[in-house]
Amino acid sequence: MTESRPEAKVRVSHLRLSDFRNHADLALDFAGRSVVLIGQNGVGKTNVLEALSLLAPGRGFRRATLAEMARLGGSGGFSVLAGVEGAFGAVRIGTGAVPGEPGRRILVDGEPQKASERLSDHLRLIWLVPAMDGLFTGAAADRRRFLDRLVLAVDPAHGRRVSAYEQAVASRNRLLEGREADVVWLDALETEIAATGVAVAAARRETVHCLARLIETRPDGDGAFPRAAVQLTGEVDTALDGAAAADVEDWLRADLRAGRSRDRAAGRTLVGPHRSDLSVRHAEKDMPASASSTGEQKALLTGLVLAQAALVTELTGNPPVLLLDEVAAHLDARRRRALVDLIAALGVQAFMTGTDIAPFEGFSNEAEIIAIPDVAAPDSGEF
Ligand SMILES: Nc1ncnc2c1ncn2[C@@H]1O[C@H](COP(=O)(O)OP(=O)(O)OP(=O)(O)O)[C@@H](O)[C@H]1O
Repeated sequence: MTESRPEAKVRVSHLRLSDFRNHADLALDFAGRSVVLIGQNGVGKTNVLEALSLLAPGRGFRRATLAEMARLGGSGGFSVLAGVEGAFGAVRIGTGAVPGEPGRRILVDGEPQKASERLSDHLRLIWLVPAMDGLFTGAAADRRRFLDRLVLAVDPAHGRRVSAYEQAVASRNRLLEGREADVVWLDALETEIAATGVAVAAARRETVHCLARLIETRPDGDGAFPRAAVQLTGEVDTALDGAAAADVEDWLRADLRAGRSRDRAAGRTLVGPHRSDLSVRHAEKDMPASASSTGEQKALLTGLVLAQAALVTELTGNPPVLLLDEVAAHLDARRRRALVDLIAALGVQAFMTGTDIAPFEGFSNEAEIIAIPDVAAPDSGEF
C-alpha cells in the first residue's frame, strides 16, 4: 500500500462562496491534499477555481468584471472567503464585490486591505486553464500575461510596476493623438515609461533566466512532459542582454523622444516591453512550441506550469497552489500519472476539475475527490 503524501506547506483548507456565479452559498472543506472537483457539465467546477483565482492580485483567470461574477438574480455583490494554512499559521483571506462600490474588497482575517497585493502574503497561485491551450500559437499579449503572472507570483510588486508602465504608455498615446502635444508632459511621460519599462523588462528577464535554468536541471516526470526552452524576445530584452539597466533606460527614453512622429502616425507607442514576447521551444526536438502537435503543446504547457510552481517554491520558500482546470482530459494515462506524481513531489496543493472520476482513479492517496452538486437539478424522488 502506498503511504499518504505529506500535506503541502501552503494549502487552502476551506472555501466559502456567496452569490458567486451559479453558487448562492457553497462551503467546501479540504483535507489538505490536492483536490479533484467532479461534477457534470455546468455545475460550477470552473467557477470554484475562478473564485480561488481571485485570491491573487488581478482579475482572476477569466478576467471577468465584478458584475459578471455576481450571481444572476442575487444581491448584485458576491464574496469568496478562504481559510489558508501556511508558513505563518492559519489565516482567513477573502475578496468580494459590494453593489455600488468600485473595485473589489480584500480582507485578511476580517481586516479590509487597501491593496490586493496583500493576498500574496498568504497565497501564491499558478493556473492552467483550457483558455491557455492556444498559448504558443496565439497572441504575444497572452504569453506576456502568462509570464507576468509568474513574475507576480515570485514578486508581488510586479503588478504595480506593470500597471504604472501601461498607464504611462496609454497617457503618451492619448497625448500624441492631439496635434500639438505638450512637450514638457511628453518628456515626463517618456521618462516614466523608460524607468518603469526597464524595471518590467528586467524583472521578466530575471524570472525567465531562473525558469530556464530550473527546467534544465529538474526531473521532468521521466520525460512525460517535454522540456521547454524559454527566452524573451523584444528590443528592450535584447538591449538588456548587452548593457546595464541605466543605459537601456537612457536608450529607451531617447528612442521614444526621437520616435514621436513615428508613433503618432502609428497611433500607438512602437517600442517598449509591451512589444516583447516569450519564445517557447520544444527543447528535445529543437523546434518552436507552436509547431508541435496539440497534445505535445498541452504537455509542454503542463511541464512549463509545473516548472513555474517549482520556481515559486524555490524563490519564495513557499509552494504556490495550483489551479488546473480540465487538465486530465487532455493528457494520456502516463502523463496523468506523471502529473499527479510531480504535484506530490513538488509539495504543492493542486485543485483539478473533471466531469468523470475515471481519469483520477488510483490517485486516492494523492488527491481528495469532491463532488460538486448540481444545484439546478431537482432532488431525486421529489418529483
Ligand atoms: N453570474 C452568474 N450567475 C449565475 N450563474 C452563472 C453566472 N455565470 C455563470 N453561471 C453559470 O455557471 C455555469 C458554468 O459553470 P462552470 O463554467 O464552472 O461549469 P463547469 O462545472 O466547469 O462545467 P464544464 O464541465 O462544462 O466545464 C453555467 O451553468 C452558467 O450558466
